[in-house]
Amino acid sequence: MEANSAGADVSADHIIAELLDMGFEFDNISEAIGIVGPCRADVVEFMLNGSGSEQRKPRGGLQGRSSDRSTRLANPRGNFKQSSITDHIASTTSSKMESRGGEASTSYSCLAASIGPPVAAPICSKSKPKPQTLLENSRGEFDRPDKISTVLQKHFGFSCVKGFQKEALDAWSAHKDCLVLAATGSGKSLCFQIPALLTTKIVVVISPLISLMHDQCLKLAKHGVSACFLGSGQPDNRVEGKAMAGMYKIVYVCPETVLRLMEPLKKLAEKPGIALFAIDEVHCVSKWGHDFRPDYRRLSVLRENFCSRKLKFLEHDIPLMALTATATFHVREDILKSLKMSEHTSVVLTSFFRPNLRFTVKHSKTSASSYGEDFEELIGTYSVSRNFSGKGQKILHEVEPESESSSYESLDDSASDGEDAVADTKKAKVAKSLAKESAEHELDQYPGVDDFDVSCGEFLESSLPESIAFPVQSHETSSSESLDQGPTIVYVPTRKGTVELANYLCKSGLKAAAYNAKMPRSHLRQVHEQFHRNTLEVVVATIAFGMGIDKSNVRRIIHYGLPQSLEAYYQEAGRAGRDGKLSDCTLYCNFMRTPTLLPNKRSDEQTRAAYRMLRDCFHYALNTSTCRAKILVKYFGEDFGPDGCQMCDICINGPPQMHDFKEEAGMFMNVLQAQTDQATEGMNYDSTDCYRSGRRNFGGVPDFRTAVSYIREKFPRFAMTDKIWWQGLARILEDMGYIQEAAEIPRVIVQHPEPTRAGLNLLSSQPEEEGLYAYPDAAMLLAMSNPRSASSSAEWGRGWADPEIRRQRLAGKTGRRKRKRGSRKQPTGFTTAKERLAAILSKSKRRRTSGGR
Ligand SMILES: Nc1ncnc2c1ncn2[C@@H]1O[C@H](COP(=O)(O)OP(=O)(O)OP(=O)(O)O)[C@@H](O)[C@H]1O
Ligand SMILES: [Mg+2]
Repeated sequence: MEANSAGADVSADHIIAELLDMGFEFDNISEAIGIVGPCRADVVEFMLNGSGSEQRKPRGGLQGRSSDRSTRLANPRGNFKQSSITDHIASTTSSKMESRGGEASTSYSCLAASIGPPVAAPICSKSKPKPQTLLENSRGEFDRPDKISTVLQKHFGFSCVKGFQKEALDAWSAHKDCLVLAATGSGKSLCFQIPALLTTKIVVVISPLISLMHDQCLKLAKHGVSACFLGSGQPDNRVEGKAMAGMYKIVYVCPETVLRLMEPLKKLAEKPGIALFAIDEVHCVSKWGHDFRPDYRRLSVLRENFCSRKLKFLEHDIPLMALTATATFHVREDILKSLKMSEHTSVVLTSFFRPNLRFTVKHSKTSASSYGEDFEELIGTYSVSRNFSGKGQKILHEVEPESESSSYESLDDSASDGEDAVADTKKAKVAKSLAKESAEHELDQYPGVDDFDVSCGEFLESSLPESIAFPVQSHETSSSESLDQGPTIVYVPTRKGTVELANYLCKSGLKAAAYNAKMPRSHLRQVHEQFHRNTLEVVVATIAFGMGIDKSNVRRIIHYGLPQSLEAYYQEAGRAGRDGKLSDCTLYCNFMRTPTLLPNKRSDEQTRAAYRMLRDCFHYALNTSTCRAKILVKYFGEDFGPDGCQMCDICINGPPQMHDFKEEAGMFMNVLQAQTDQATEGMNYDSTDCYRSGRRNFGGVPDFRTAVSYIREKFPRFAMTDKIWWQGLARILEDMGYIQEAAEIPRVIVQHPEPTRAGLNLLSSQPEEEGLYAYPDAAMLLAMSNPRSASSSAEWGRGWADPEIRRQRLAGKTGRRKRKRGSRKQPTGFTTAKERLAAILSKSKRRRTSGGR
């Protein structure tokens, strides 16, 4: 698309707007248009030189001018929709002031920075034969630092850039690669959006999720910046061509697509030029991060290809800017290496601390049976705030997720409701899914880039109304009615969970909606849009509704179930309080249940890393003594200092009483040591199943279960001490360096603990020597308050006497054990809960008599 045709096609309004932005007077522009017509180049020529271009042509060609670099840059976009003039007039005052007094005609960079779309104004071609962008002019500093403020003020309404944003911009202007590590909500996007407004070149942003790209494009459109996204989620196949012709200032693209578009991008790099490749959410590069995406790793082609060594027309390598809020030190190193970033890469590192987030962890079964207790407060909060009438809300999800047949939970839900017919149908479905014995398709572990489609593919500056015309359900409140309280996002691990909980909340009178990657796209769009318009109180989502979501007033993030890593947790918690106001991040976790790794293809090394991340997250939840914020930022390598945040549950409630664990620790480690040495004399448990299986499987390697069973059997005072308690002790001893995991792949809970040298020294120390003081963790405290908890096989059997436990188990909310049982149930032909109960009871009885546990 060439300049003249564009110039002839665009509206006079737009030309007026642009030129006003540049600082020309309205009267002069109108007069020039009246004389030379609505062609920007000619209008400018006329105003500067008092005449129109002699070479002015009707639409269709710039060929005659193609050798002139400045005119080649004149309008690389061709014809595109333009914004309303009033938007521009309203926002031009400051730039007008600056450009007056001749600056407009002498400073190309100033002009380039002033205009909205990626147009290299040809007006300076006479005064400056070689047009220069800010980037080209810079020597590590901007020629016009105030230009950034102007652009910032004009497009985003902010008065100044933050320190880290300036550092990133400095690196970019010095043509350097840059890794930006800054907290969620700190404003990383501006680091790569501003360059698009300071130069005539295009910024290409690589982003992992369509929903995220979509969100950012919409925002940019509202801020008067043209942007588009490319990828399989892009419904309009013309957008890609237009983007590669330089018609959008910012091009968002998913990694798969960027790899496909290498050749067009090289052309784009030549004309009109690529200012920057930004790789957002760059932790996705790392195998050791929480959200590894293999295609991100292949983005090293950007550094390899877009350098002056390969592309002779480039004066400098095109800078890479990689950004994330959640990268540990290990992940950072992996990013730099995997992307082959320059050895002179600037690392811009700011604090990960979010001072307005209040972290809390609570124990919960995190099942339907605990909704009532856990969400009472939330329901109350919204009900009070809008004078709750007691009426239930219409449920916002019309379609069940596609994966409902995969859930074993649905069987027991319906059974407990007594709806036999429905139950039978569901049982049949469940039987099928149980045979697979996998919840994989229930989980939004790695939402693909296609998780979210949008109907609107291109985003032109200010061309969209405030709210986008997505279908709106009749029951919703008007968009002007904002919530008294900001919205809440509840993260649940399974898709089914999103629907169940959203249902529950709707029935309780809240405006809630479920969101997961398997729901119809129209629904997802609607939820997204209503969430942004404050017409939803609660979104119950899987991780599909996570990274990058930027809504300022989210007041609560609730995790209903343990995330897979602290990175994921902090990333999702980071959706809260982006306006800087106090916000709550509450994690509900079942302390009594060992969290499991979601199924995925992993190498041994990745499995090891995944378990480590899950374990760190579980330890965070069980922590009773260290400020939550401190743990979180320390996880990312930041020293928090001696004081806590003074807001989290730990800072507020204080730690529990310390306990001297020396005796228990000594006993435990002695048994472990005896196992290690295979010194079984005197231990007298050769005949037990568990010991035999331990020896068979681990050949003398200590086994946690066996050791605990032995202690409980041999020492009456520990007979009722729950296995959960001993796991807590093992955690303490591991943390202190007295035991270590002997298994090749350590799990979340220590399985084969062996004493370390320090542990052996402890064993040989005298009893009267200093005690082993530590804080019991949350699981230990719970186990102490409830010594009969259902945590061992024997207790599992006993647990059936408890009506609440029985109800839950029959309702199918008992997790791993239930799942396994269910999967074996099919061939045995049990059809009723009673039969299953009988089988379980007789099995646990057999176990008790044979295993002595
Ligand atoms: N200089 C600034 N002054 C004031 N507000 C700013 C500034 N820069 C960015 N913001 C605001 O901060 C909010 C968060 O920005 P952004 O979405 O870029 O965060 P982020 O760092 O990318 O977070 P995440 O890691 O969660 O994606 C935005 O609403 C943005 O308008
Ligand atoms: Mg972001």
